[in-house]
Amino acid sequence: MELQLALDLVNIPEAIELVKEVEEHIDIVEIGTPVVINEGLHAVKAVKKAFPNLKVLADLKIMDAAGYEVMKASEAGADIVTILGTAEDMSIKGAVEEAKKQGKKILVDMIAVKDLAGRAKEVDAMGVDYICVHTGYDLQAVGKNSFEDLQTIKSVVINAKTAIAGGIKLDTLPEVIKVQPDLVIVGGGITGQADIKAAAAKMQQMINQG
Ligand SMILES: O=C([C@H](O)CO)[C@H](O)[C@H](O)COP(=O)(O)O
Repeated sequence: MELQLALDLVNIPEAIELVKEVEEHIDIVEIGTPVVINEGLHAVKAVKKAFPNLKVLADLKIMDAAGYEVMKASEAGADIVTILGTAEDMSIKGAVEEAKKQGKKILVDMIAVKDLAGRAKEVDAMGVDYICVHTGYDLQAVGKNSFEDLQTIKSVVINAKTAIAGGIKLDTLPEVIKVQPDLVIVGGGITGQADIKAAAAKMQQMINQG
């Protein structure tokens, strides 16, 4: 199981400062969608340059023009790029094809997918690298989470790695670990804590104990 730190509400210098604090406790650093909107792919480039040993995920949540956007994110240094599960099959296949060409990985974000099991089987067959259940900020605000959804994809996904994101905190991490996803994505559960380093270290320890 790997731990990904999601950075959503920071600028580039703040992102670099944050990662410096927790570098040894995470496997992947995510440049979140709001950061890409504010800073562009420069944020991916800057973080990859500052932390060449960490994998960087560009959370582009691609919906169209997938091959082109995967190419641009790859050129900026992203190791993993996200596309939405609700995108057209042709877009997802285009993303996979370009990622393979660039030696990169594709994570499919299943946010807002209605037939989760059915779509997970379909995208799994398209050769994506990760399938991620995700409760976004707007549904977190009304008390939703993705713990059951994780069990759903774990029961149907054969080839891809499974991942979970959305509001995971120290107290809910054990519930996630029980289902054994390959990747746990945490934003506010680390960045919103008074002691960021301690939160990341504790999460890493819990994940390693599995
Ligand atoms: O993808 C995300 C969200 O849509 C905003 O871009 C977050 O990175 C993801 O939800 C993880 O962050 P937390 O929910 O704060 O753990």
